[in-house]
Amino acid sequence: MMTIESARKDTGRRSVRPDFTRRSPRASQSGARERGIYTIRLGQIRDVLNEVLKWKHPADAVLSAWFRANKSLGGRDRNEVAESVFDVLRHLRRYRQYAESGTGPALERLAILGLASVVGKDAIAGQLSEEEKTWLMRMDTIDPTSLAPEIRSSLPDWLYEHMRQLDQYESLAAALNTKAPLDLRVNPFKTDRDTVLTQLQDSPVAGFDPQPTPYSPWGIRLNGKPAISRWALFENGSLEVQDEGSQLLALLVGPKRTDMVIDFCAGAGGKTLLLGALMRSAGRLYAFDVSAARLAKAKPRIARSGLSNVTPIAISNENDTRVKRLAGKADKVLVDAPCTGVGTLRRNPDLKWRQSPASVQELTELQARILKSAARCVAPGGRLVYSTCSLLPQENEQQVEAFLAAHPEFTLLNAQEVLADKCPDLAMTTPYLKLRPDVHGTDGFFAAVLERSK
Ligand SMILES: C[S@@+](CC[C@H](N)C(=O)[O-])C[C@H]1O[C@@H](n2cnc3c(N)ncnc32)[C@H](O)[C@@H]1O
Repeated sequence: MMTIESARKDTGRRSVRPDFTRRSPRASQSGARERGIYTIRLGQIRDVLNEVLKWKHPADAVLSAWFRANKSLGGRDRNEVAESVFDVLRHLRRYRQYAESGTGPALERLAILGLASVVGKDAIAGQLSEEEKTWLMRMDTIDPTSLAPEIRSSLPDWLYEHMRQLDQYESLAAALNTKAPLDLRVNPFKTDRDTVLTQLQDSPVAGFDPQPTPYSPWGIRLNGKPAISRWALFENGSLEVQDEGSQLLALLVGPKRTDMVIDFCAGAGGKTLLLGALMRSAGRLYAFDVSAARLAKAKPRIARSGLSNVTPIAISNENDTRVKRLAGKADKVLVDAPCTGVGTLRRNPDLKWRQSPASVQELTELQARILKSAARCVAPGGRLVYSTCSLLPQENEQQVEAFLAAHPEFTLLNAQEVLADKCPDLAMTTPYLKLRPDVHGTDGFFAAVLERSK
């Protein structure tokens, strides 16, 4: 489902909105039961998939447009459509192979597999044709371990080639193909986690089993996805949606009240908000981004959070004169770089189909340029944090190693030591922070902490 987080890994490219001029049939309207609620649901899923699989727009943007065009649909309708579409995107390569073995339109078979995984095959069987039912039951008997690994994990060949080189690739790939929980972050400028947890446990949200996240001191994990945008705690800026891994990045930056800090790729402000709160709304925090539209989305969030120390600035590119004016002045700089986002496949499964070797190349070049420019802003003795939500070494370690080779004035700090006070249980085997869904329960994240010599 849509979350504020879902725009995070966007690479900066934008396209016009998808357009649904024809409204889809409603499953909740009277008479739907007789016509078969899942027959109608399959039509809705096909409608959305038909648009998503053109790969012109991110899946969450297509779903949002479809929801707008079908405003009268209830929560259950929306949830089943969205979950089914995301399930198909997660398992697309495997499902396409299954679809080949049936007759009729492949899109119909993809929709059947997606809906069956969300509501159960037995629930929809009665509303399928005999041929479809037999096919679905046959597909259900296939042992996924009998499939080639790239089909089983539903990865495009180029991405499989990268991923299979990573440690414990199988468990990583399996975790990336599951649904992510909903992580919330308490705003430490307004409240604290225990207070919010007590409030949540005494409310209807208790049904979603709110629990403290294991590593971040501000994280709360929900089992399920309630619509939180109308909650008082969200409206008054006490809570935000943010993956636990993202929360830890602010700890690596470690801003102080008196610091001048730059969030170089601030986007819609996810990390800016926590940095500003850790500075107790004091000091100066510049939020740069090349996308004015994304920075505009940060503004109401900054207002809700009660921060008055943030200055959003839309820059034309990483070498903008406003960047150059800050040369050598910042105590802390965060580069949350545009990346492939393959660490966030649990939330954005379409990314694996929308990225390509060419986009990896384009992004790594952009990351290197941004890192070089952002580094110029760091004051002697200051800190530079480079992060991505990617798992690919080209965007991560290799990027940092190339930077360090060209910038001997920076040294690499040990991320685990930087986090030791707040996250004593987080063990890393390298100087980097590397988070994975199968090991840490977070999205895939990478971060390096660099310090400029005095
Ligand atoms: C991973 S997202 C940042 C997400 C954000 N930090 C958050 O926590 O919500 C990367 C951002 O980099 C921005 N970007 C792309 N090229 C850039 C550049 N040359 N200079 C600065 N920002 C850039 C994109 O517009 C995008 O918002």
